[in-house]
Amino acid sequence: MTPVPPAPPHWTSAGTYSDIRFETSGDGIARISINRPEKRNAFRPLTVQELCDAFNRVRDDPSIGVVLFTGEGPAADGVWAFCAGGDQSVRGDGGYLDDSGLPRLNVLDLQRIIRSLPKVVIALVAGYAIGGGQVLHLLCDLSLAAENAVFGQTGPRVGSFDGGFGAGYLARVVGQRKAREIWFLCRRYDASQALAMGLVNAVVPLEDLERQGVAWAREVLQHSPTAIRCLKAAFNAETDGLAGIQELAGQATHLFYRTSEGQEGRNAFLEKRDPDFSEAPWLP
Ligand SMILES: CC(C)(COP(=O)(O)OP(=O)(O)OC[C@H]1O[C@@H](n2cnc3c(N)ncnc32)[C@H](O)[C@@H]1OP(=O)(O)O)[C@@H](O)C(=O)NCCC(=O)NCCSC(=O)c1cc(O)c2ccccc2c1O
Repeated sequence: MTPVPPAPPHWTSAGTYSDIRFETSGDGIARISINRPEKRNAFRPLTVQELCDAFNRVRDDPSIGVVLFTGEGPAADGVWAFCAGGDQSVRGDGGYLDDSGLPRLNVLDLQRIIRSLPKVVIALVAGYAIGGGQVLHLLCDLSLAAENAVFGQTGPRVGSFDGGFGAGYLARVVGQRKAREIWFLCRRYDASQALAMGLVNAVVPLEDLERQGVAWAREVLQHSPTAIRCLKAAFNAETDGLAGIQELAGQATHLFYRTSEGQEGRNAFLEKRDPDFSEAPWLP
């Protein structure tokens, strides 16, 4: 286990939102949290819209390399939650209703944003990670669970299911047998069970959760940003079909643009001459 750093980080607010908090540490870490503890941090369309905005801002900030994704808590009754999934009180007949009454499943957009973010996302799970909340935790690159964490699916009980990452990627992580058990039986799993099935990376005392997250983030931040972003794309490419290959290929193009060979093609076009690639070797 990573030693607990002596001092907690000083978080600075990085934006004003209704349903979430977005903060930065000043040394490469962002903290994004769902702030609806009275609803066990269930998400409504506005929550998801705000999360997408914060994650997109992280994407565009070259000073940030790691995101800690968590839920605010505890609620007034002392109960913790990472996220209890979609807010059933705004679920209409065709999706979760936004303020204008439009039915949405915009958490699927958020899933893709987290998945393709070229930075490391670490879930910090205290309390419940249920339904769509369990899927959000699954989509993070790393997951640390507090000892009070509880994971599970409820879709078949509440008339829903996530047949995308929620089923297919879950099976990649915990295996087909366990994934089918999780979805078909709708049981709950504690932190030690989650660790045993490979759903989380480590279990820590609740009071240490954030500081451990920061410690893990700082370890990541010591390493090469380019190697990390290419590795994340490579892991995704193995599971995400053409969308995953597109991400990995995008990283290759990004690197190619930084070579004199790539720049010669651009320069020749702009200078209205034939390109000269004679300096570029045909390497083995
Ligand atoms: C999470 C719980 C197990 C916690 O139980 P506990 O007993 O501690 O607390 P309460 O049940 O009393 O809840 C306290 C308070 O919070 C409200 N609340 C909790 N969860 C939700 C929720 N999901 N939506 C709305 N409100 C919620 C609860 O009503 C209480 O408020 P009061 O005012 O009544 O006091 C337990 O709460 C629980 O089981 N919650 C429901 C979990 C669930 O079924 N989630 C939805 C699964 S479906 C889903 O998430 C989903 C979303 C998507 O966007 C998808 C998109 C695409 C495909 C699939 C999707 C999908 O499946």
